[in-house]
This record gives sequence, C-alpha cells and structure tokens, in this order.
Amino acid sequence: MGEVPAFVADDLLGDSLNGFYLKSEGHQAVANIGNKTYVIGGTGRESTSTIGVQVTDKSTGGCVTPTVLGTRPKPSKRLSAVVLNEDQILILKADSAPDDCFWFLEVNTPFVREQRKKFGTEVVAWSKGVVGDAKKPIIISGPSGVGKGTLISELMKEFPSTFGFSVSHTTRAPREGEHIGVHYHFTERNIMEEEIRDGKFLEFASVHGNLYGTNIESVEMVADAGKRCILDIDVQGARSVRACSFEAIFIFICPPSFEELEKRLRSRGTETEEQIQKRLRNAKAELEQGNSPGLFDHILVNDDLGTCYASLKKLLDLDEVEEIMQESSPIFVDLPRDHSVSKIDQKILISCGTGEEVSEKMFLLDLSSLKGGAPGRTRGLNIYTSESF
Ligand SMILES: Nc1ncnc2c1ncn2[C@@H]1O[C@H](COP(=O)(O)OP(=O)(O)OP(=O)(O)O)[C@@H](O)[C@H]1O
Ligand SMILES: Nc1nc2c(ncn2[C@@H]2O[C@H](COP(=O)(O)O)[C@@H](O)[C@H]2O)c(=O)[nH]1
Repeated sequence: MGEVPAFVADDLLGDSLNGFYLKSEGHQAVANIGNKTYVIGGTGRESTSTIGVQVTDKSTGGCVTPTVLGTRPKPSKRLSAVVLNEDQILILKADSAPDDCFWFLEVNTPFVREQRKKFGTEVVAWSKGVVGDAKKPIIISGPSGVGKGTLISELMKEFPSTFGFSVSHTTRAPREGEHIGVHYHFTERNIMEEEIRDGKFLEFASVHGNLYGTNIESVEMVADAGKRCILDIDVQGARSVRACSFEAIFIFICPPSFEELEKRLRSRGTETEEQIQKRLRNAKAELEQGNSPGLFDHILVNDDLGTCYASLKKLLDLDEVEEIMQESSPIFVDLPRDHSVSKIDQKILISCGTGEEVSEKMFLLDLSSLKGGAPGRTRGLNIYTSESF
C-alpha cells in the first residue's frame, strides 16, 4: 500500500466524474448497464454460502438467473456496486477479510460473450480482485522423456518459496510413486470434459491418448501463495496458452539427439513398449513444432543436466542468487459497513463513515493496471489509504 497520489476531492463534482457511483442497499447491490439491471446478493434465490445474481432486461421486463461462472464470493451484510464500464462491475464487500473485499462481476467481457454463445443463456462471471501483480508464469514444454520434470524438480528444490508447480489434471492412470494432487489431479474423462465445458481450464490437450489440462484454479493458487507458477505442458497446450491473453515465459526443452531421448524414456521404465513407441512418434512432431517461430521465447538443449539447469537459472535471472524469503507487506483494507464510493476515471474513492459521521479514513483504489479476470483473478489493484498521508 502506498501513499495517496495528489488527488482533489472536488474532482468528484467535476467533469471527470463518469456518472457511475455507489449503489448499495445493504446485503444487496444494484447496477444498471444499458438495458440491463443486475441485482447482486439478497435475491433470495442464492445459496446461503455464495452471493447470487439476477438480471432484469428493462426493455422486456424479463428477469433471469444467469449461468454464473468463476469462484463466487461469500455473502456480505453490506455490498456496494460500481459500474466500471459496459463489461464489468466492481463489488465491494464490507466487513470482510482484507483479501475478500474486492470482486469483479464480468457481464460482457470477451470471455463472457464467448461463454454466452456456448451456453445459450445469460452469463456472468466472478473474478476476485487481488492487490498487486504476480510474476509471469513459466511454461516448460518439450517431448516426453526430455527431462522437463527433472529440471522443474531441481528448481522447486533449490527455490521452494519462489516457485510453485501448477498441478495439472489428467485422465491417465497414476504411475507408481505418483500422488494425487502432487504430480497430477487424476480424474475421469467425463468429469474433466464437463469441467472444460464449464470454462474451468486455461488449456487442455489430448496427449499420447490421454486428456491433460491446466485448471485455472491450479495456476491462481500458486500466485495466491505469492509464488511464481511453473507449468509443465505439451506443445499443443503451449500453443493454446500463447493464443490467449495469459502472459508467460515459454521455454522449450530439446534432447541432444533422438537416440538419447529414446534412451531416457526407456531407462525411466514407466511406459509399456507400445506407449514408448507412441511417445516417440509424437516427439518427432513436437520437436518440429517446438522450433516454429513465435511460439517459444527460449529453447534449451538438455544434454548434460547440470549445464542445462544452469542455463535455465540464467535465463530466469536466478544464477548466483540465493533464495531470499520474500515477505510481502500485508495490506489491511478495513472496509466498514458505512462507507460511500465514488468513481473518477480509473480511480475509486471510498470514504468511511455515514453522512453525519464521516471518518477521516479514505481508500483510493487505482484500477488503471488491472490484469486477468474471469474465470481467474483480476490482479493489479493498487490501494492507497489516507492513513499513509
Ligand atoms: N540431462 C539428462 N541426462 C540424462 N538423463 C536425464 C537428463 N535429464 C533427465 N534425465 C532422465 O530422463 C528421464 C526422463 O526425464 P523426465 O521424467 O524429467 O522427463 P519429462 O520430460 O518430464 O517426461 P514426460 O513429459 O514424459 O513427463 C528420467 O529418468 C530422468 O532422470
Ligand atoms: N497440454 C497439457 N499437457 C500436459 C499437461 N500436464 C502434462 N502435460 C504433458 O503431457 C505429457 C505427458 O506427461 P506424463 O506425465 O504422462 O509423462 C508431457 O509432455 C507433459 O508436458 C497439461 O496440463 N496440459
């Protein structure tokens, strides 16, 4: 949390006020965008554990309960809604934990529009607002047996508080020594397919005859823990991630030769002969694709393990650096039930207290560097407090 930048309260009355501001009726908040009215919370139809949403179309008078995507916030006794633009509503939850105060309800973002076509229903998507940015995730790709897992294990061992592994979902059977939730989330194909349809996956691909995929929550959990996420995914998956707005560093690992790749795959002893043949056939295509322009930012040859690991650390700026335990300073957003909210361009001013009893305390929320969004987190919130004047 930093100091409040130069900001004049009178601006609230000036031309820069966008005309969108607080709408709060206790445990229910209302937001109007175009012809639609969004009633958030207190609809009587929600479960007691999450906030519900209802949408009324003013032109027809019709009221629908939309398909709600993303992790839903828990109810709060005081909700405020600020319409940010035609696509997004900021929801403020008073009397909530500091990391649970700010939520975004996406109502017409590209993601929501895409899902609306898929579901054929009204769709809204929740995304939790997170203060600050997370470091770009690292995507490691390459043919089976090249040593991706080995290199990632080395990184995680040497830098346990810097890196976190995105545990993928797969329909393949666990190998001896593999643990649920550590190496993979082992799952049934029909369950995974349903979750893919529900928009829960960042990417997925059919690899060597099984389904593999990265659940958005797996990546977000690593970032939430303050760590940099490492993903071990195949080339098809890397291509899908490249095609979406997810920012990452893409690294392709090559074997020194095809013969050496085969040797490693056999010496690992985890696949049947048939599976080895399939993986080697796929490796040929992956090696070709790995070199295709614009897909990977870096290509490393894993000949000698120590040398390749040193190169990996170098490109991640980790060589010679001992791990420093990074303690991020906690941000306390003590948002009371009585507060008022105003919006000026990309800034939200929250004044604590009632009309008669306005406290000195103010928060300024800077939304100008927001990143991400449904169905994950919206990161890049900046908060300033009057206490730091
Ligand atoms: N540089 C290296 N030299 C020799 N052996 C290696 C090297 N790197 C990894 N290996 C060995 O090769 C085998 C395959 O490595 P690993 O399991 O890490 O590959 P992978 O790319 O993660 O494979 P998959 O995609 O199938 O999960 C392992 O037995 C590992 O110990
Ligand atoms: N597209 C994705 N590919 C993934 C994911 N998780 C792992 N993988 C790739 O699958 C193969 C085989 O892995 P194995 O554990 O069965 O040997 C390997 O190339 C991995 O990179 C994922 O979430 N998405």
